[in-house]
Amino acid sequence: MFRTQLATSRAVARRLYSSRATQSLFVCARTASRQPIQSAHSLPKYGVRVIRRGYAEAAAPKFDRTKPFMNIGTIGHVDHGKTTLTAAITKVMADRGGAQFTDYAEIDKAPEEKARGITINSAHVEYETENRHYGHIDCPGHADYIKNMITGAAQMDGAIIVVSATDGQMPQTREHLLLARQVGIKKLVVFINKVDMVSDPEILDLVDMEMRDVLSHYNFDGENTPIIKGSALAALEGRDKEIGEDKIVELVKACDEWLELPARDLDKPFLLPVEDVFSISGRGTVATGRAERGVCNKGDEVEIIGFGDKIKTVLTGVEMFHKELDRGQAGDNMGVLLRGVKREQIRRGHVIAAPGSIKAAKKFLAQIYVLTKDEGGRYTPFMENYSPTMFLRTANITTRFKWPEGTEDPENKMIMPGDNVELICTLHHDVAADVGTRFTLREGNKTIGTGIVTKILEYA
Ligand SMILES: Nc1nc2c(ncn2[C@@H]2O[C@H](COP(=O)(O)OP(=O)(O)OP(=O)(O)O)[C@@H](O)[C@H]2O)c(=O)[nH]1
Ligand SMILES: [Mg+2]
Repeated sequence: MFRTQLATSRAVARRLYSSRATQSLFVCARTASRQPIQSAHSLPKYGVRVIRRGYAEAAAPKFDRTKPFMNIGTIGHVDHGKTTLTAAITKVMADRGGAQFTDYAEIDKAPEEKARGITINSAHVEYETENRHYGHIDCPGHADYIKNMITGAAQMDGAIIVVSATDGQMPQTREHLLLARQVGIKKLVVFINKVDMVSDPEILDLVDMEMRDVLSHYNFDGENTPIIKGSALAALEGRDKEIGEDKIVELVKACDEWLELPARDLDKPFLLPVEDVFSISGRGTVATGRAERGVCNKGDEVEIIGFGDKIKTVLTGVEMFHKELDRGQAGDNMGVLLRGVKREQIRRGHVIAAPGSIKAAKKFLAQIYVLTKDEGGRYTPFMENYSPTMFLRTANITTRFKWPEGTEDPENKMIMPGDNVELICTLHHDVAADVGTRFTLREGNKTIGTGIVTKILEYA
């Protein structure tokens, strides 16, 4: 006879089994099955750690690093089917043993998302192909939530741009391409969705041609980028295999073959831009994000930098997709457990970095390109003292521009859309930045420019 208890550890309630034979308590972290674990030999397999005879602690299963890990995601105009496609990929890959199916309602799970039928927060899922392990971020398409899209895209090494066959490319298709370029995504795969709603093949060819044009316009390889035409909904609903499941398989294959694994900066000091923060009862505060560079080990000392803070702490745990890691590294989409840090002390826009490796800046010189109206930018020029929002890593900060010293008649000098200028940026609050750090500038719901830090003028 076995006693069963419920443990409330992390996302799934894990069952505790007590075996009379061994008088030990085991926690089954991987299987939620009712099969009791009878011998200590089966422990590692089940991801179980015995701390004391009679007691056990849920140990997250170890993260498997045998396949190269890559962050990708879905971007594109509102309602074109990014979330449906994300759910469909997990479904098709789950059927092949490479994922856990995450349904549409689990991705767009916030009440407001459900009520409005749109994505607001970006969501993370994972799946494996034969060659790779993907972390996948489903981004919102709605213009009002571009902020969340940028934070999501900033974590991607490659992306799937979804475009509806019924609409063709739309404003956020173009804006997302521009932002993807800006955050450093070099290659994309295109999924022309909703082909079930279009009976004329010429329309599909037109959308295909149009997409190749816009890709080239934003400096992607328009000619060779794989374009897959299918129906995410058909795949999700398990019907019309030739435009559903088959096309998902083709899409994932195109990702494997076309998207390149980025070189990871493993030798540099560790840096993790904080994307989100959670409080896990009984464990403490967890910050998540994609490590930009370096490696981190459990027990490492780190600093939390930005917003006037420099908090010293220790990483007491590193996890990826609820699996424990011995070491996290650049490119990993990870969660780190921070010793003695309260939920209110850390937020999106902070960075967690190796001590002394980066400082927070309040003022810097930057080279800025101001977008033209055709690129979705401003219609009119602006002067110094203009104050847009700067998106730098996961931070967004109000910024004021000034001409550098020695500029002639700075008060009357205009900055035109299409200009490439060097300006002084004074930030409303400090942010971790180095020479070479890239950023995007936005005003209201428009991206108006992109830039790169060229000289730090004032540290916090
Ligand atoms: N007919 C048809 N409808 C689809 C297909 N894919 C998605 N849809 C529908 O299109 C609507 C929008 O789909 P979503 O997946 O929420 O779109 P999204 O791009 O994630 O939208 P946002 O995240 O809000 O930008 C939903 O009603 C879907 O059921 C498809 O292949 N065929
Ligand atoms: Mg969505």
